[in-house]
Amino acid sequence: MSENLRFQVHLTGMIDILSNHLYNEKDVYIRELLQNANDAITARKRLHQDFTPRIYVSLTESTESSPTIIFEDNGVGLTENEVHQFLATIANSSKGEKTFGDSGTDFIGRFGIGLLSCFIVSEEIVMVTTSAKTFETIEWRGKSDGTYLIRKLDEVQLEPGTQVFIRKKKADDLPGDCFNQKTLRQTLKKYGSSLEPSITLAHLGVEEELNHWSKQFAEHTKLHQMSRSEVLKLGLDILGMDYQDYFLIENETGRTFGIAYIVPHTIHMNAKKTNAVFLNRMFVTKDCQSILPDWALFIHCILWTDELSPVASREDFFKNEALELVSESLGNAIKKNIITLPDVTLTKLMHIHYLNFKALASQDEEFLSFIYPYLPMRTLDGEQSLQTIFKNHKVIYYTETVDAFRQIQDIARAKQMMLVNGGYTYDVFILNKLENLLPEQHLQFINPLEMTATLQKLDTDEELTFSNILKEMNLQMDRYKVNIEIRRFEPIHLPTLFIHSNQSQEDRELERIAEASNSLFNQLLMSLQPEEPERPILYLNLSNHLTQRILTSGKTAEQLAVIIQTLYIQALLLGHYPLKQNELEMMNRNLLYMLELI
Ligand SMILES: Nc1ncnc2c1ncn2[C@@H]1O[C@H](COP(=O)(O)OP(=O)(O)OP(=O)(O)O)[C@@H](O)[C@H]1O
Repeated sequence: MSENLRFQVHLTGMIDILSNHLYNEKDVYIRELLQNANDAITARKRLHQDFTPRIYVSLTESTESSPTIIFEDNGVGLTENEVHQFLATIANSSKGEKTFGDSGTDFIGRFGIGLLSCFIVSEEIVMVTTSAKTFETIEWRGKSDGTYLIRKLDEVQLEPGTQVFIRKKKADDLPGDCFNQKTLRQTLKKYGSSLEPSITLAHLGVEEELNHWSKQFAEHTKLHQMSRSEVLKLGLDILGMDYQDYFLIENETGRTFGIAYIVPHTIHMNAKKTNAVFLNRMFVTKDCQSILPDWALFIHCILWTDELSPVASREDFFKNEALELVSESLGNAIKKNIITLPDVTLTKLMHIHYLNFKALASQDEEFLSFIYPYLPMRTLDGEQSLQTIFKNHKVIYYTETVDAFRQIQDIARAKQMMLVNGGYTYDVFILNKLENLLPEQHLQFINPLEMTATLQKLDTDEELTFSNILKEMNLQMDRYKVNIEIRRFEPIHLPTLFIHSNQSQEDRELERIAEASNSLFNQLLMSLQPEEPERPILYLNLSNHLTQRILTSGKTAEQLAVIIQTLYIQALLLGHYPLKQNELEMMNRNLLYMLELI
């Protein structure tokens, strides 16, 4: 025979889950109490009752008993039935829908578990509540062991509303202890700064209204009327940073809006985001990671929304489609605002956040086509904005890597070319995109090998004259896997030009790593190398005085080897290439040789 039995809830276990596993913030019970008070006021407003909403929090301390926090609101209150139904039944809420978003509800509570968080700091929750519907007053005492007492207070006639008493647990180190004026004040300000009802804190006979000024920002129209200094002050209060510039943003629905502050210092690309978000005017988090696109690291924002779904702890938001849409739409709003910033602000911004802007520009053509004039690039003449570069040069060449730039910078300068170093983060992507986007600007990618095509070849007589010596030098350098060639080029003070492709640079690196590895790994690495790897070329400049002397002074083969090897080592060092083992040995050998001559 089967019997229908009821689940039992083990309240102590529930409290453990709440305090140790659900909430990260240990002061969450203050948020839950604020939220309940606020929701009760919202519910009373729905009854169309005429009253001035207020939340009154007092902290009492005495030598005889533990400190107590009393949360008082003039909201809808609860009838006796509702007390049984909603207070004494876990996970039952009077606030309807369990999901945020389309329902457009203005309640903050949802799950019917928030009040339990008070048990993290208090053995007992006492609630005295007067219903706005029946005007009956009920006292409810819930204990952390899962029992509760309820009694009707017939003798008192109170205004509608609720008082919740929590008394500090006896514990040496209570997590999230707000039973002192300073922390309680801070916590109330943190969670309640945007809530509509006035929040007053009373302690030792002194009353202070905490949200009078800050709550104005949460109203769309008022936010637009706030002065610059006030908006900057809010940034300092909530995000803790002294910002200089900001703009107001909102998404397409207008249900998420707020302030986008421009971070006044450089931001690391992996930095954690700082975005404070309020849901239905209640503070949710200061570090919302997904509400703005990744590129928007240079923005810290304060946002108010009523269209996102919080996770159960209400310390973050569900990463769902709604959040993605909001993030994308806010991203567009940020871009639009940047575009309309005054030139001075934009230049200042670029100075600090050029990397973030480049990140965005490399992904987003629309943004790029607006922002490119302000982007700084490294050129032969130092750092310049693309605007200046385009203004002063008809044709602009750019390299793919820093290494390629280094290889050809001297000859490019001699030819008075405008050469941009595309080797820094995002630059080559941006320049590539601009090449297509702005055909009239004649942006051209150039690699070092192409550049060598412009070096002047020797005439037939010269070729004949130097063919033997060239052969000898190539023979000497064969084991270092580099070819020697003779050309004429500007600048004439340059004796050599060392050019190699990306492939030959990679092969070189592979060999160096193999040298430093154990023999098994070494073999493996070397097997990755092509059989006949592409060779770099060391060009000797026949227009250079030193090179001319070397080539015409009738040196012996041995002397010639020392000279050409030394020039090669010099080229490697000038190009910042680490030396391979055999090159290092060769350099030392040649130094000794020279020492002995002195
Ligand atoms: N100050 C109050 N005034 C009136 N009713 C209250 C008050 N505080 C709590 N309640 C009632 O107690 C119920 C349970 O509150 P609790 O905070 O546990 O959950 P909730 O606010 O409904 O949802 P959530 O868990 O999402 O916060 C509420 O649904 C509400 O009916």
